[in-house]
Amino acid sequence: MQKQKRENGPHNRAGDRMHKRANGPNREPRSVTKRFKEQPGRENTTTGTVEEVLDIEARTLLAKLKLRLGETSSAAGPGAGAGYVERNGKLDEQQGTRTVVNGDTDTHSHSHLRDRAPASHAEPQPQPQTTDLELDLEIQELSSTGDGLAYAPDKNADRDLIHVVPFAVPGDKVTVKTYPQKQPHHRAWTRVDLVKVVTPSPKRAGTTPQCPYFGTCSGCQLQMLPYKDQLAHKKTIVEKAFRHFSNLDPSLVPPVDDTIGSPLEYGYRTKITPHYDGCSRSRPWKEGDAPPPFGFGRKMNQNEGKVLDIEQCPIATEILNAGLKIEREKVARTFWKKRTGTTVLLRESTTREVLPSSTPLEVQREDESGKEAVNSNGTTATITATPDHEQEQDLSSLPLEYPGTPTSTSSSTSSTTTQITYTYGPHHFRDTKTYTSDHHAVTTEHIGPFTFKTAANSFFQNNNSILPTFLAYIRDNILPTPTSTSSSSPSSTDRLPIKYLLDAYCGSGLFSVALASRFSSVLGIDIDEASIRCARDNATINAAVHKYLCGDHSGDGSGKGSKHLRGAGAGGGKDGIGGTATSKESTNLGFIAADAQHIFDDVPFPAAQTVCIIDPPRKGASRDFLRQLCAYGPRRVVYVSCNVHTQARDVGMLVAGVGREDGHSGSQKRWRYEIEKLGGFDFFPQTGHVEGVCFLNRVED
Ligand SMILES: C[S@@+](CC[C@H](N)C(=O)[O-])C[C@H]1O[C@@H](n2cnc3c(N)ncnc32)[C@H](O)[C@@H]1O
Repeated sequence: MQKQKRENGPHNRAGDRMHKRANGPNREPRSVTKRFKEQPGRENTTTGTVEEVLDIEARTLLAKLKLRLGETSSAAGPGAGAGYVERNGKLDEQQGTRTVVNGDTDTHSHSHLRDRAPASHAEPQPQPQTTDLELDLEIQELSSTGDGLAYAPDKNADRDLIHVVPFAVPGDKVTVKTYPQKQPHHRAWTRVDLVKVVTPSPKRAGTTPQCPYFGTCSGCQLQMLPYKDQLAHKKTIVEKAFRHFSNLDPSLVPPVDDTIGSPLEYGYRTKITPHYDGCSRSRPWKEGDAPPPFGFGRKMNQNEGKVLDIEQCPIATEILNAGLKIEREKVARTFWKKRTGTTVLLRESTTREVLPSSTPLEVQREDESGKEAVNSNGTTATITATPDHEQEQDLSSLPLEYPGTPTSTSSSTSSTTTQITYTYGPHHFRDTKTYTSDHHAVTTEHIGPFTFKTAANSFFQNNNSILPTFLAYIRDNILPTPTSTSSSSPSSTDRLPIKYLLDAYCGSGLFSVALASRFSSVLGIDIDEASIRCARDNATINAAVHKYLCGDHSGDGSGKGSKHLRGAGAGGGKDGIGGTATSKESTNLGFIAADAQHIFDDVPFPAAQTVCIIDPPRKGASRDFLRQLCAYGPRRVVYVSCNVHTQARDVGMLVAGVGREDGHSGSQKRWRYEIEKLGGFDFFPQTGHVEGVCFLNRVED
């Protein structure tokens, strides 16, 4: 974290340089308003769908290839290696390439495209799709959707087409198969199934996918890539999202920070939702029938929508995999009673106990209780330390950091329940993990000293291992530094200390609760009532932690909290900003169950002293929400998102000061925003997803 801060912030030197370059040292800033007014009808309507992302990336790649081929038209260009072959194994008259039905190509001609530059992609004409062909392609790029992109001419038309190849990376030479699909004919891309990797790319070297279903299951896209390359790829996803979907001049977007990785690359998912199909109308199931496949969607597009039977999911936590076995057995017993498809929820829940530090943790060989434990050295043992009940409750002194590998593990499983207990030596606490499949249950997660209750079927972040790093990062950057006062129109009110936090789309209060000790007052809003009930509970449950973080250590008298206080900047504040936190109970947190835009109906905080966190669902924030945000103008905005494409759209609107065109009274101020810092977190290793985090400061419009 510290390293990240030094390299990228908080002063965001690169961002400052960028603004200076764009605006010149003494010139007025380039007018964002004007730029947007000059482009009437360019309201950004992206919805961040996979189709939109593939559209723009396919067109961009075609344009790039055209340029490259134009330069080296007779050399072995990127199209070299691409060739059409027919499914029945006959020689393709155009290419002299032969392929047998099972995909084992025995000869490959690589000559076809060498002398051919791609046709113009500017106005692709509607063309019939050619299906059921096998092609040999070379992957050019990895798309933001986690698919390989390869190029080949459209057999039936004088144009070129990008082929979207799952489970392939740049440099792979692959055999793919086309298949019938519903798609607009003007598309610059088409999906194909991967038949086989003929020559693997060097990018795969040293990495073996850990899942036997990888290549068939739709859950993961990147298991074939080393983790550091996954992180590098995710940085490009953020870069491309802001290039293609923000409508912003590139000079207004700072260089994207490196993606921050997850401590756990596998075994991190704390929620999974396997599915099984219902019976057909004509043939209802009866007792004794074989159970249907139970698992996740198949990726291979020929089979899109079909369920792949999954026994283990290596990206899910150990307890969820134990639960999956139990749920699979339940499904096998009861599926025949169901008439419709069913999705089963499996969500992890943790009970944390602090072990008395005075009592050394004892481990013994397995005893009669049968609770088997495996020590880090692989021996079997049973944990016998008895927690002192008073200390057991005192979680507030635990540091906000990922506890790492447990020193011992024990588990017990019956046909109906399962639990795993992990003991962490350095901090002397233990976590007992269970899972629930009850949508109405309340589950518990611990992040350092914080405890969060969540309605099992409501939102909570799915990768607990990255949350300590993530929360520390948000905490360390939540307040602007003196130099992050915007480069243009600095307002005198922007030098007032920030005291208030608005948490829009707050869920069960992750940010509100974890950051409350930095603010005088916090107000969260979420449309899900169950989440808001949990947020209120979480405020109370964590009151002792806030007391501790705010410097009231009367409970232990040890002063141990100084570590947190230094990290959180609470009490003294950072660079004269903030510093308002005093010892307080949970009373500085309030929550509203309503649509996010209602937070602006009657905001109780002065905008100049308020930071607003936005963390909407994948579709992003509504235009109405963003318009009201610009009218209110909180001093700083932190935008967190699991869909960087809608995030880029929304940030673009904030930078443009959305809503100015709607008209407002002359005396009413309006605000737009400047991006200070932008980067990604890898909440979902092995998949194509990245969590975007963007910090913005207001500028008077
Ligand atoms: C990505 S989650 C973020 C939750 C929380 N910030 C966290 O990190 O745990 C998005 C949240 O937005 C909520 N939500 C969806 N649409 C909403 C709306 N129109 N107004 C308010 N909340 C909404 C969902 O209930 C969900 O809790």
